[in-house]
Amino acid sequence: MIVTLTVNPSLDRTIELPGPLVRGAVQRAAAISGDPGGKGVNVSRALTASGLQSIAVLPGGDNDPVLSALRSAGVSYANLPIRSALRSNITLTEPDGTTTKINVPGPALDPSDQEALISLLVDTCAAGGNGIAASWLVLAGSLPPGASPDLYALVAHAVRRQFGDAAPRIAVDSSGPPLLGALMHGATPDLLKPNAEELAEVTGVGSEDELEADPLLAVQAARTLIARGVGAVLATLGAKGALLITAEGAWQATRPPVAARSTVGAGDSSLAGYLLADVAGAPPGDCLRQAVAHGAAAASLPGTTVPTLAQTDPAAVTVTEIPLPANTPGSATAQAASKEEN
Ligand SMILES: O=P(O)(O)OC[C@@]1(O)O[C@H](CO)[C@@H](O)[C@@H]1O
Repeated sequence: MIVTLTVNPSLDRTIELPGPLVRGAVQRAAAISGDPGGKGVNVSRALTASGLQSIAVLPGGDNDPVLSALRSAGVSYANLPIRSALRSNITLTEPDGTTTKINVPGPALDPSDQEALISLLVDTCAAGGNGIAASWLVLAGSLPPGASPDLYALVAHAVRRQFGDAAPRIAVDSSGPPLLGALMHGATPDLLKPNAEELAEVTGVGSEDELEADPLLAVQAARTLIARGVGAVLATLGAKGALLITAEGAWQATRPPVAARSTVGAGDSSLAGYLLADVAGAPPGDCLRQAVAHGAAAASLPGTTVPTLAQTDPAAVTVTEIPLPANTPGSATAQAASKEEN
């Protein structure tokens, strides 16, 4: 069972335009669709679509459209009722695949809501679905106004304090202050899922363009996180595919380009693909392969539609191991050597 936390969920409205977007004009849409969204919610939807039990933890009143949409989609959730309505985010898609997205801030969360959300999350990890404890906890997306930027670190500590060695592994997918905050107070997620921009931001190594152009530099950046105690880094590099970096090795995955209909939520499906493979016991390279296959399948579907496992094509993904110099910071050899030195 995998629990996700989405502190700032949204109703994702996707408007498909019949032609290019014209700024300042009145245009008629070809179609409009809506999905319950927010990064953790999307991960739960993708896991559920592939038959893995997942519970989405989120704020929101029982009658909020996001909660109603989750019920209609058959996705399990645990919600903390709050006074304000959740946000709606808007996506405009053009026939050539260009996507324009506008995300709004979301309703404020006060300190007591935040405390209550952490308690709800801990309870859900313990026995959310039929008494089954969570194997992974996914902390994903932005934080709404009022939430402390270190909320993900506070959650990680609360969960690890409660469950000790039996704590679920923790994956973080965020950006900006919440991503930096997830590493505060000595917190060490088991998995971080940055894109090139976020990887540059959180490590201070290179720029988005440099990391996208040079996977070896991206590996070097990710290694600095491994050296700080992060378990694994799943980095998406746009056209250069994706990387997985652990203390044991580094892998790169590429695949032929897909005709993208909407890339919104493709990263969330990638994370779901990784987790599906991981809980099935796959080795790291195959977890990365499934991540890329899931992301590509999601991009070929409209709006924030999530693919099922059967709609993905892992055989189309090429995975290669990247050899690492023995003294690379964060490598298993370097960590063993530093332990001996201590
Ligand atoms: O504003 P955030 O929390 O960073 O991102 C929210 C969001 O863009 O992320 C998902 C796609 O990854 C969408 O479902 C949702 O609208």
